[in-house]
Amino acid sequence: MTKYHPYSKPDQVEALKFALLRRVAAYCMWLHAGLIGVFWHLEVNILALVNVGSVLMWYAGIKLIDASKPSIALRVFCLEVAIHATLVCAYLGMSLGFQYYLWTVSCLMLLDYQLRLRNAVIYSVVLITLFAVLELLFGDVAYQYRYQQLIPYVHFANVLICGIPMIYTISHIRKMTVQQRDKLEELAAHDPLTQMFNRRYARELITHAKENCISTHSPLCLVMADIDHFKKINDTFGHDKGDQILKSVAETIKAHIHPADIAVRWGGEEFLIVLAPCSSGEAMQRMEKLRRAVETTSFENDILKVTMSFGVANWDPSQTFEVVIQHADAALYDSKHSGRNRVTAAPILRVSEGVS
Ligand SMILES: Nc1nc2c(ncn2[C@@H]2O[C@H](COP(=O)(O)OP(=O)(O)OP(=O)(O)O)[C@@H](O)[C@H]2O)c(=O)[nH]1
Repeated sequence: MTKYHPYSKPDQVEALKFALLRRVAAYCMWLHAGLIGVFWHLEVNILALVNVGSVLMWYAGIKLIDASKPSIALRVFCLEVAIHATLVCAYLGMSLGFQYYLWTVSCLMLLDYQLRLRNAVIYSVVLITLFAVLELLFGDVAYQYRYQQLIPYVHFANVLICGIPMIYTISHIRKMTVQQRDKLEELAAHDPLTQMFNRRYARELITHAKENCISTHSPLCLVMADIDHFKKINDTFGHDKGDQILKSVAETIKAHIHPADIAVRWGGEEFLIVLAPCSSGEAMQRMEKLRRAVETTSFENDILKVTMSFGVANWDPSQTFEVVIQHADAALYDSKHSGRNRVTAAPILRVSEGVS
């Protein structure tokens, strides 16, 4: 069951998870190989034989992971743990703590995203139920072999060996999940070309900026800015150069705004800038400075000159966002029709004429 295109790369968290699983499986295989000798020495030959089977199952699981079948491998490991825990508890009792491995694999089952959640939960519940059943069935079985004095230490070691892989795996998955969440948030909020906020995400920020300015009785201004004759730039220098210019202009805008301001790629070569808090007079001055910075940026060894037109509107708290955008758009339209490369204020404000 894949949500992705067949050619898409495997999910990063999945890849990491199965690399970890392979490493843990290799440790387990060697651990069981060691247990063959231990049980042989204790003269519990049946368990020595069981461990030969365990080694084969862990080896088969590793091969399944290598063959890109990690989900089946995980099920083989769970089966091995269930059989091993049951037989060890039946022959040696519960005091050694081999039953705790059921907890570890029941948690790992939940991390197999290729299993439907319902099935993963069922497998996990079965494993935990087996743990409870072992307690009921073999709670009274006493360990009767050599080295009885070592029982508390074996128990102690088993608790650690069961717990540490859980902590290790879950902490890694958590780290990867947080990284992926941050990346997704970044992608959802930004325009990929300019890394400015995109239109959808900016609406939320702008609403908060307006609320903040209302509560602090601060002025708020909204600016529509558009690159002049951008079609001609694309037609003359190519679309890739056009993209580079868009990026460069976006960087210039970002360098001219304050941390609380909001810069948005509003459309193709159109930008929205919310200056909050900012009076209309200050907004005019700051946009004039930005206009000059864009105009003086050098492109293609000065063969290419890029300019921008601006429309500045003061946002009266009684106005909706749509209304103030219309005012800024109308001012931008005036800038374009007065010769471009200038900053124009929406009605009530004065016009700052730039050098055309
Ligand atoms: N390179 C590039 N071009 C884009 C992008 N988005 C929109 N455009 C182009 O931007 C141009 C906008 O052209 P117009 O709306 O006619 O505006 P203009 O040529 O800038 O003219 P004025 O705004 O009147 O000065 C179109 O040719 C679009 O194809 C983009 O992401 N990259």
